[in-house]
Amino acid sequence: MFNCEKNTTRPFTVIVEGNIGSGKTTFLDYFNQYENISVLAEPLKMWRNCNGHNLLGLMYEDPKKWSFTFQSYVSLTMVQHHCHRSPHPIKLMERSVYSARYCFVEKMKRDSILSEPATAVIDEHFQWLINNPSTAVDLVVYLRTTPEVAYERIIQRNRKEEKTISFDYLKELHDIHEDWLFYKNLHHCPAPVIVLNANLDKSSIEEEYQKCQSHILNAIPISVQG
Ligand SMILES: Nc1ncnc2c1ncn2[C@@H]1O[C@H](COP(=O)(O)OP(=O)(O)O)[C@@H](O)[C@H]1O
Ligand SMILES: Nc1nc2c(ncn2[C@H]2C[C@H](O)[C@@H](COP(=O)(O)O)O2)c(=O)[nH]1
Repeated sequence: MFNCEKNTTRPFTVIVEGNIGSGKTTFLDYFNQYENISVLAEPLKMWRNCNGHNLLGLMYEDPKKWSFTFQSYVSLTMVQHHCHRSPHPIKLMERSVYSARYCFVEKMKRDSILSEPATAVIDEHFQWLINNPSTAVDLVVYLRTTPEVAYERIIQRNRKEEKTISFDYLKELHDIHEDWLFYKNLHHCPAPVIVLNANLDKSSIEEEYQKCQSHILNAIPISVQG
């Protein structure tokens, strides 16, 4: 049985989910101030430089050709975060193996970007992963925005790879996040969900972050069955 947990306890694990540009990295930066929390931001640097290849850029340039390659690497890097042996009692992760499959692969399937054999491989891999204790999570924080707000922030952030992201793409990704984490009528939720209004601008968003602060800061490590 694959299990990267060696200790009798594991950190209380929180995954931070939300559309592209919803403010996940900014949310994690806010909680980075607390010493008892391990914060694992999305491994964007790895996605932009896998042995010299910018897989994120390739995926956006030619989704049909590179989505499976990119998704395979996203999965590896996310499992590494799920397995990260945190020295702290609480672990905050930006995204997870769950949103990779339930949101992005879901979108690729709807757009017929992935072939059926590729989808079959991704699904078998994903089912194997979520049946292992290493991918257990204890809380989901959903940063809920409108697609318009997320789109505006992506434009402001101005990442070179993301210049091809259309509003329609973002709108459908928004709807998928909503069905998964708000209406809960799409895929399994791996843990209880706290929804935050991430439309708020930076002058008032910290007050919104504080709505989940006690759930996170007062959490205790989870005992792991031997
Ligand atoms: N509450 C907010 N109000 C205004 N701009 C924000 C807010 N949160 C994040 N941003 C900005 O929006 C962009 C996307 O934020 P980021 O945290 O990178 O989102 P994500 O990690 O979800 O893609 C960044 O330029 C960031 O500075
Ligand atoms: N095709 C996929 N793209 C993904 C996945 N996870 C993240 N991403 C993209 C979306 C953004 O362009 C970038 C960083 O995400 P942010 O939401 O932090 O801006 O990476 C995925 O699983 N598949």
